[in-house]
Amino acid sequence: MKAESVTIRPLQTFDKRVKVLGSKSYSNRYLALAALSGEATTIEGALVCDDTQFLAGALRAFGHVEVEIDAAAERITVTPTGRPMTAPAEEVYVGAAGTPIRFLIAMAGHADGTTVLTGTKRMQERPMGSLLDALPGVGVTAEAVRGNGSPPIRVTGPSFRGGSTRISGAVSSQFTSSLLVNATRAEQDTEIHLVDDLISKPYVEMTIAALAELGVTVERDGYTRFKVAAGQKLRGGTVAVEPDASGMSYFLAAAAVLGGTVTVPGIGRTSKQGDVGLVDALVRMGCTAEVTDDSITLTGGELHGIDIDMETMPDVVPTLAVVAAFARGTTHISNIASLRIKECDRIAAVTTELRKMGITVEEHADAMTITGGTPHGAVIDTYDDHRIAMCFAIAGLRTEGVVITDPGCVAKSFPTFWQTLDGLHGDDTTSTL
Ligand SMILES: O=C(O)C1=C[C@@H](OP(=O)(O)O)[C@@H](O)[C@H](O)C1
Ligand SMILES: C=C(OP(=O)(O)O)C(=O)O
Repeated sequence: MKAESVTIRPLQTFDKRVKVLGSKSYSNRYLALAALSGEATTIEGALVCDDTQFLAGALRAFGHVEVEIDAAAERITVTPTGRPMTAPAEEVYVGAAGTPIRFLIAMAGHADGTTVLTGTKRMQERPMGSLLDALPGVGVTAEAVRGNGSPPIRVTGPSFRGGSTRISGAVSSQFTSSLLVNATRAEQDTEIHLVDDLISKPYVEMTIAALAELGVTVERDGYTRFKVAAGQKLRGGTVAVEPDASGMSYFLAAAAVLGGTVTVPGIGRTSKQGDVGLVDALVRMGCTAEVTDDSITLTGGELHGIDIDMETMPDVVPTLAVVAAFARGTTHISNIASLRIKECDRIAAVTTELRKMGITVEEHADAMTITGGTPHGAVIDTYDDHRIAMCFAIAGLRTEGVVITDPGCVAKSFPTFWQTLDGLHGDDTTSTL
């Protein structure tokens, strides 16, 4: 039976190494690229979670690849079947997996026939319009079945020939990443012109890095034009995924609010994941950090509020907001309009739940102002949003009586989260799975 809630056990402090599962963003990218390359590919350190499993299921449904998942070994293997890439007869359901559906909409333009992609109720509200508007430029016919810019989305292929297109980057970077990823299989050069400012830029850098790792170069003018020249061949082989910086954020926050120390191995200075930027934010709030080439150590300190633009790291905003609730003074988080269109409206959710804990929060259209204090226990609603569950669990390490409802929702990106959190208790120095 699924647990309806968990009560978080408070903890005095801790000093541990914590193993964080692989990056969701890199796992999604390598899975998609492996399916597009048609080359046998092994992804080591892969994140096996709801989102990557939905993506794997969709890729299998196209018939041209087999995807094997070994969760214990954190390995995903993609092998060509020799069959053509064909539109699945049945609707493809991808749950709440936002990045995967955005990659798959353009990818369906490479499959023969008509593909319909859909997901949860929330997914049926998430915007796809900027991608649908850009796809005709590269040859693809795609439309929202209900004409509202959201899933279900119907795509007819094979139609992704490449060419030149214009796209908005203002709502999500995933649309631009999707075109870049899928341009690797186009017959013609693909040129992507941004008509406005791109948000969440580090994710596009991760896309370009993943393409480069598999042998495809992207030409570019900053963030205004990207070009994938045709005739470059994606290679297969073995790729390695580093730990997930968004998943790491909860354990950094735990050290911050408890005055403890956490070391996360396998990720460091050279990471392109924008969410590593949380380390600097926490240092500005009073923590100390040591970042090496392949590890991040953070120690909590006397916390105080800061002013911070978090446009480049939207997924760790809820984490920072929870830390801010324990800091002296006010924290102003700006430039975060995209949080309203994630798994839930995260500005509204964080505001509501922090207020339940007795914290003063001002909610703005694209910002939040949090005045730190002494939060008290509360039953936290999680809105089917893994990040709301995980960040409020951290509040419960410091505050007695925090109850997290629907704890199973963490499976979207971090299925072992509760075991890893439990590992912070106890005397051993390593919190593993
Ligand atoms: O490309 C990616 O892997 C992601 C991009 C970000 O979305 P936006 O570009 O919509 O901000 C992020 O929130 C999401 O969790 C993962
Ligand atoms: C926003 C997220 O994911 P996605 O957009 O891929 O659903 C997330 O994991 O926080």
